[in-house]
Amino acid sequence: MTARNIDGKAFAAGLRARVAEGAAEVIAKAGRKPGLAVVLVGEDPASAVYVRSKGKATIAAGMESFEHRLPADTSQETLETLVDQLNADPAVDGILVQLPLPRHLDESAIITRIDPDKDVDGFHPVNAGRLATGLPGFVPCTPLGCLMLLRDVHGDLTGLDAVVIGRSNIVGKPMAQLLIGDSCTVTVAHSRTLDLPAVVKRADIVVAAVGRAGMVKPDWTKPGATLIDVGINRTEAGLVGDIDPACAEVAGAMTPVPGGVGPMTIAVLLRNTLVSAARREGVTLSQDI
Ligand SMILES: NC(=O)C1=CN([C@@H]2O[C@H](COP(=O)(O)OP(=O)(O)OC[C@H]3O[C@@H](n4cnc5c(N)ncnc54)[C@H](OP(=O)(O)O)[C@@H]3O)[C@@H](O)[C@H]2O)C=CC1
Ligand SMILES: Nc1nc(=O)c2c([nH]1)NC[C@@H]1CN(c3ccc(C(=O)N[C@@H](CCC(=O)O)C(=O)O)cc3)C=[N+]21
Repeated sequence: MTARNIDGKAFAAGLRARVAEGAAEVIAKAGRKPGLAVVLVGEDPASAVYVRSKGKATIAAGMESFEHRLPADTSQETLETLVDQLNADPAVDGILVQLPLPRHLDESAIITRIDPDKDVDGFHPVNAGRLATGLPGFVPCTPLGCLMLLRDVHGDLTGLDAVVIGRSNIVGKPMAQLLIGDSCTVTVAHSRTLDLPAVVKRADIVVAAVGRAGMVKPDWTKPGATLIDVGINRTEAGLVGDIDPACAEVAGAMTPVPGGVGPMTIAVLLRNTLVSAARREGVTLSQDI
């Protein structure tokens, strides 16, 4: 059996097209474009590439992109002042501070400083709490993108056995919350999990968010399972995920890397920015996205 390829890139293109339609509605009713501010501290090349592609996608969706590039030795105070300015700027609907920040900066203090209602990354503790308690708020882009792909594959996720590998605040934990919300039976595995292969083997749905190239093996995979690969690992063989491509022999459906979850992350970021702009301007969008 060869797994169906879950084409995140194509799904993301459709989502971006719907975001562009929504952005046009905001422009028509509020007289301004939705705006996304992206803050990059330092020169990490991977982050710079990501920020550039985000800026391009923002503009292509008919939204305003505000890019702030700060030197690697920027002080905590300077960065906090910039966040305060973006919080107060009526043209800014979404604020994203690219992570990781240089080591001398207090990441948690910066994230907490962002207005939760402009926190389109969904990283603020208020938004984590809203997600955990079922209140409306911003959901982190990567897990929400994964959920959209899973709903597209399965329709209803009720009762499915889901294993999330990784327990970070930005991927693993919010992914688990979303799957609970869709009535999966959820297990969260991490570096201290005993017998990970046996845990994974039970799962109808596996979301791998670890950062270890090809870690999930074919003999860990339940026949017909859906595998979602969040991992981004730069190796000599190029960009690879956390799931061994040979799992396609056993799985029912699987996301590729690249072209799977990564493009969804950016499309959902634009979606969250549009939702923020519509809320802030009191515009009701004609379609749910
Ligand atoms: N495609 C996209 O859009 C995005 C991709 N990513 C990628 O996803 C991956 C994960 O990102 P992120 O959550 O930020 O990473 P973190 O490093 O914050 O978390 C990694 C998690 O993996 C767990 N882990 C580490 N080693 C093992 C192991 N041997 N067995 C089981 N679990 C293990 C860790 O466990 P413990 O907690 O015990 O240490 C931790 O919970 C990375 O490759 C990252 O680049 C991230 C964001 C967006
Ligand atoms: N505040 C913040 N928010 C984030 O959402 C955030 C962040 N910081 N820091 C870094 C991680 C990582 N991340 C990715 C987004 C898109 C791709 C992506 O588009 N990947 C393409 C490949 C791109 C390539 O070739 O390098 C793909 O998988 O097809 C990857 C990774 C968002 N992150």
